[in-house]
Amino acid sequence: MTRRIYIFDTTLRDGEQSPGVSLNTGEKLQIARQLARLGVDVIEAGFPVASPGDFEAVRAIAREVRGVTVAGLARTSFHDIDRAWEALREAEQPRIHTFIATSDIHLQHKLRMSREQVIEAAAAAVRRAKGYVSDVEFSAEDASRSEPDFLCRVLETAIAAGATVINIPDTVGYAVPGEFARFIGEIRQRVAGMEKVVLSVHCHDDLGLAVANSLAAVAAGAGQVEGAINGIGERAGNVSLEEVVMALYTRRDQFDCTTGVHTEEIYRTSRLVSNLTGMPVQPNKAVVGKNAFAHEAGIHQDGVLKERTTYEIMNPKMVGISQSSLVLGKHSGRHAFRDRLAELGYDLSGDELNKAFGRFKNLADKKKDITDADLEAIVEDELRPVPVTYGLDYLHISSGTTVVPTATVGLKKGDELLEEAACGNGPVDAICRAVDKVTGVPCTLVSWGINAVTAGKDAIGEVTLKITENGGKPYIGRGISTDILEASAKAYVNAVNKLLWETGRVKGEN
Ligand SMILES: CC(=O)SCCNC(=O)CCNC(=O)[C@H](O)C(C)(C)COP(=O)(O)OP(=O)(O)OC[C@H]1O[C@@H](n2cnc3c(N)ncnc32)[C@H](O)[C@@H]1OP(=O)(O)O
Ligand SMILES: CC(C)C(=O)C(=O)O
Repeated sequence: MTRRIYIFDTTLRDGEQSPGVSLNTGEKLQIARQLARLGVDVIEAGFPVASPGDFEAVRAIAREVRGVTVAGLARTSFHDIDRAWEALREAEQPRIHTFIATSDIHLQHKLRMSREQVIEAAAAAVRRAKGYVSDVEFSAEDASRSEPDFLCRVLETAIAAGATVINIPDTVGYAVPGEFARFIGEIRQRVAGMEKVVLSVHCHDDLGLAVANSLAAVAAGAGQVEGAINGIGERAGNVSLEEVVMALYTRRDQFDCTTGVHTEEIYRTSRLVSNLTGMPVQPNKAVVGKNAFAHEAGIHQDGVLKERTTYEIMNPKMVGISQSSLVLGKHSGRHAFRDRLAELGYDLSGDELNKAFGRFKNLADKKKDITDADLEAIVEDELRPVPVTYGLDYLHISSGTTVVPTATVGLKKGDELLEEAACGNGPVDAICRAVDKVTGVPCTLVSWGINAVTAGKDAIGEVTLKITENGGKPYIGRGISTDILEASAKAYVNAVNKLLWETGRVKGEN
């Protein structure tokens, strides 16, 4: 029978423990509302005893966010548990989550407690929490490095004291999947009362195995997975919840499990968490990375154009990304190139396509981002060559914070040098006006953009701009220089030459 796996989100507690991350109450509330929309089962809103700010955030989330369990973390000390309850008391479904470490390393060096003391502390903590709320989770911190007999005794004690959820953390990301699955299986078999409670896992990613370990645990019978959006958290982070959810869905043939997550909300949640925590998502991150549904290689692009599932195991729409993207670069092929040109309104085939494709490959060897403007320019320049009516001979600019920007341009028309000067709102505007005076064609600059073609302080800048005459057809111009004003002047003159040619104002073969 298909099992329902509970998703416990700890983005606001363990996730916030990422070095450098600190969220205020307003930001935590925004994330909590989105997590509720995402459909997680539990939101661990914070560690109320940690600070007044954390307490307030847990209280605000407990008060406002409905339809989801809100949990607060507490050590086994009664003060922690009492504070957690104070923060959670207005929650619709409150859960107190109490924990204590069970590995010998932690007992000896950190807690400085004997095993018997840990058992007593666990039992007392669960009973204290139970006095406030029916839903109590107990975690055996560093469980995966704990001696199994002792761990089983602690867990049995917590269940006997009233815990409803038993969590097995791989606190330091030490476990490996096969071993972790056997460990979970053993706990299920050996711990009295385990069948009455939810068995949970909480995996960290120190060896990059958090997803594999969480899935192995689910296969071995775990019923709750704890993790964070984008996999944020202590050190290398928690398991990435979106990866677990999509793996369970995509490979349901293997797991036969469902979750309550509305997967179309995944991407939005990931963006929100990244923006508010300031932790960028790596481009090649599974499920939510910028490249997760992008294809650059020609053979892949050809496959995806013919049938998306050749290279995509998930539909991007399922995670809230509108569509996959074909990124044009040096590894792309003719199919993707032609497809993109068709989207831009150019229908090329045969010789025309081959010529334009050759130009594109040359450009892609030099430039890492090929934009639509690059493609338009390739088609326009290469396939519909335009005579150079005017060429930039020289440019002089006077600009600054205390002078009116003024440009003097010298344009060559055949052997003739034509010179004009003009003032403008800025140096680019002054250049355009001076060129207009020379050509006698007043144009409007519709858009202007610059791209660095090479890196460093002396980078070559490439200006791409669009002009129109009286709001008519737009013409694209491009110019390259280490000086962006010179690049602008070249681009503007290039666009004017196109306009003059296409409107029949210069003689020659069109
Ligand atoms: C694996 C995890 O992610 S666990 C959660 C980790 N998260 C955090 O620590 C973030 C919030 N923490 C904090 O703000 C602070 O550490 C506080 C408020 C909890 C405690 O601060 P302080 O009282 O100054 O103690 P400090 O953090 O220096 O040391 C922790 C103390 O808690 C004890 N402790 C640790 N875990 C537990 C536990 N589960 N139950 C009881 N005591 C514990 C330690 O042994 C140590 O006790 P000691 O002071 O007697 O040596
Ligand atoms: C408190 C527990 C669940 C924890 O965060 C861990 O062990 O990593």
